[in-house]
Amino acid sequence: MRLSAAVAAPPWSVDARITAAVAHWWAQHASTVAPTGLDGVGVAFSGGADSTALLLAACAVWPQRVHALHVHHGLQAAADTFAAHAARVCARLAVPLTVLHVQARPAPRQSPEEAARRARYRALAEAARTHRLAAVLLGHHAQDQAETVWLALSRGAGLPGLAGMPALRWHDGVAFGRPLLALDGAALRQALAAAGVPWVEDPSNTSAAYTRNRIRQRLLPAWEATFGPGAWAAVARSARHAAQAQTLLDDLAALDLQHIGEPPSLTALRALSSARAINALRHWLRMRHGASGSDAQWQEVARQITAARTRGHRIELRLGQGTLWRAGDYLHWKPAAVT
Ligand SMILES: Nc1ncnc2c1ncn2[C@@H]1O[C@H](COP(=O)(O)OP(=O)(O)OP(=O)(O)O)[C@@H](O)[C@H]1O
Repeated sequence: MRLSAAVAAPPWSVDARITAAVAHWWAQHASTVAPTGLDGVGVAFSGGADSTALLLAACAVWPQRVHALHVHHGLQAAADTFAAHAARVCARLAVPLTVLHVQARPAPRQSPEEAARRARYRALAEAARTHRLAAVLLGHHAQDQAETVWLALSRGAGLPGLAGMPALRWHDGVAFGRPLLALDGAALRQALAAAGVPWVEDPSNTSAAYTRNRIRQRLLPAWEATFGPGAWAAVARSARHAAQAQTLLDDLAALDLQHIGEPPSLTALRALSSARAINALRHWLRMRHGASGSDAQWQEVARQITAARTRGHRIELRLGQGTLWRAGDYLHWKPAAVT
């Protein structure tokens, strides 16, 4: 007797470590992501090795509930080939696939890759809402995390940057998860190759025009040559420590804001150390307005808070994508007018 496609055994076996990582992520985040239970879960499936491993593991953890989402960027000539590959894999797995067509136009001072990334998240979030998916999972692994930390170091980033990519983040009201962050990317590929699972290689992943690729091609091997094989794992661990410290700073900011009030009071801010006041204001700006400022701008804000002891001291500063200004004892922020 032939089995129908819907109940046939999966065509490829999945490495138990990958399935365990997905199940572990779910155990940690289920109560936040889907407190009333799960109808479906999305996998952002590029057709590359990492998201292929993720897709197989997700199908093992949530049989019949996985929905693959493929973003067709239209940027590369190969985009049609990637989408066709994604469709073939999903057909063999009997997983529904939605292909999202995205044409990202960079804003002024925005790189094409950043524009594509933002457009990708927007499209994935919209698809998750349409298909009632509790979360969208992404295939980033530990080397990707190490690259992110090195990129942050190259910009002189603070703790939020050094914390790398979070295992869970919300975009446009949709949960995005990264269950593979602690796994070795090379081991993911080996597991796929051993199981005979096909994937596509994105040629832009090897172009030296992108900083991230140069990190992967030059810094990562140099790091291993200096500190030993697998030493990048320590960088990913540091990111976890930084993320924990950042959580504490966010908790402190939330507590401080209860005293400082909203809009924030200058008198209450001055009662705190300068670092603690700026920590609270950063948190307020991010949570209330979705904005962030540069290091130099925050230093200026700190100076102005100290200087604003008299009622007549005017504050009107550029901060992030808007203006921070004073009215009486309070600080307000408004976004710059779009021209
Ligand atoms: N075109 C796409 N469609 C859907 N998801 C994508 C796409 N590109 C990237 N992603 C998601 O973002 C994650 C990280 O992106 P990145 O650019 O590092 O991946 P990639 O090298 O193209 O593919 P992979 O990570 O699967 O090997 C992917 O693992 C995947 O989950």
